[in-house]
Parts: sequence; C-alpha cells; structure tokens
Amino acid sequence: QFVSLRQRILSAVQKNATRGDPRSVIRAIDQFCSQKEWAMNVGNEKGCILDSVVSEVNPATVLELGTYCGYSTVRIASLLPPYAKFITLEFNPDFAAVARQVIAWAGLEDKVQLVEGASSDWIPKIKEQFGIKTFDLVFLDHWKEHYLSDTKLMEECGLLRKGSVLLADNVICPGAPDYVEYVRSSPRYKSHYFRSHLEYTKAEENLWYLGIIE
Ligand SMILES: O=C(NC/C=C/[C@H]1O[C@@H](Sc2ccncc2)[C@H](O)[C@@H]1O)c1cc([N+](=O)[O-])cc(O)c1O
Ligand SMILES: [Mg+2]
Repeated sequence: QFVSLRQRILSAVQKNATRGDPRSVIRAIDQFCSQKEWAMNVGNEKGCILDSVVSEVNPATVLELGTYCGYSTVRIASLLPPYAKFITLEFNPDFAAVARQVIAWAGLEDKVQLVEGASSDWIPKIKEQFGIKTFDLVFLDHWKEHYLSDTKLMEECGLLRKGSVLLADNVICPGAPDYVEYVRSSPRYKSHYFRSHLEYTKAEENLWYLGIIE
C-alpha cells in the first residue's frame, strides 16, 4: 500500500540510525534525502550553520516553528544545556507523529516539548502554559507566509527581548520577502544572512540571522 514520504524517512532512521545517537539520526535522514528522495529538512549544509548559532547562543529557552519530521529539532536538542527549555510547534498531526518517533529514536524526548497546533494559536499561550518569559533563540522554518505575522505576534506577547536571536530558513527559496523587508527596515533588529544552498541541491539559499538589539 502507499507509504508516505514521512514514513519512509522514519523507516530510514529506524533502519540506519543507532538508538540514542542523534548524529546517526541526522546522517540517516541526510543520506536518504540526498540519495533517495528530496524532503524539506534544513539539511546538513544549513544544519551546520544552525548548529553554530545554537552553540554560540547557548540558549536556555528555544522555540522552533515547524517541526516537520524533527530533523532540525534533533540537531538543536542535541546541543542544548541540560536545563534548557525547548518547544517545537507543529500544525500537521501526521508530521508530529513521525517527528515524535524520530526525536525518541535520537533519545532526545526529554529535551524537547513537541506541541501540536498552529503557532498563531499557541504563541499567545506559551508564557503561562510553559512558564517561559522570553526566548533566547527562535528557529523559523514553518509556512513562509507566517514568518512575519508570527514574529510580530511574538513581539506583542513579550516573548522577545534585547539579545534574542531569530534564525529563519528559506528567506530566498521559497522566500519570505515581507519578513525580510520588515526586519531589514526595523531599527529593532540587527540582521545578516549566512550564504548557503537549498537543502540537498545546488540552488542558492540563505539562513537569515536576526539579533534583537532593543
Ligand atoms: O515550505 C517549506 N516549509 C514549510 C514547512 C512547514 C512545516 O511547518 C508546518 S506548518 C505550521 C504552521 C503553524 N505552526 C506550526 C507549523 C507544516 O506542517 C510543516 O511541518 C519549505 C519548502 C522548501 N522548498 O524548497 O520548497 C524548502 C524548505 O526548507 C522549506 O522549509
Ligand atoms: Mg526550511
């Protein structure tokens, strides 16, 4: 019968990765997506940039928008200090179900809370539901047309502070032009981009790094 791409990614992890070894989970997904079928994981090239930003920020609180199969969730969670609080929001229950199993295979289920639902519904509830004041790091990788509205919503909900870092995937491809325009023209943000390539391809892409300066 038909097996979905997300199921094939999960099977590749269960077949080729070692339980409790996050790096082997990442490698298994990257091998599957570069050799068998493309999927919209952030991938290894941009993933290394993500790793360096996580290591540099060394965040106590992290929010990921768009879990998908949990690839970037595993990359981030494997680098966090023990006391860190990491929330990842996923709208699609089928992707959430696969991501939970990928995160568990990596042995990181205690490091991250996967919350199902829409970011626009959950962002206003995070403070009281999870006891988080502000986020040190936010990784945006969900619907590109929601980057701007969700960033404004996080500002309005007081979830961002001076020093918070926002890292956005796909500002070139598929693109988030309104978001780039807003942050580039806002005095609140110091921004720059990391040149890279679209996952598993040679297409030009950037990760968009934003530091909140006031
Ligand atoms: O479309 C892309 N990503 C959209 C990702 C969406 C993910 O986030 C939620 S939506 C949601 C909504 C609200 N709250 C949480 C999650 C979806 O269920 C999916 O898991 C994309 C596309 C390409 N590409 O090349 O076409 C490359 C990429 O790297 C991409 O990230
Ligand atoms: Mg992406």
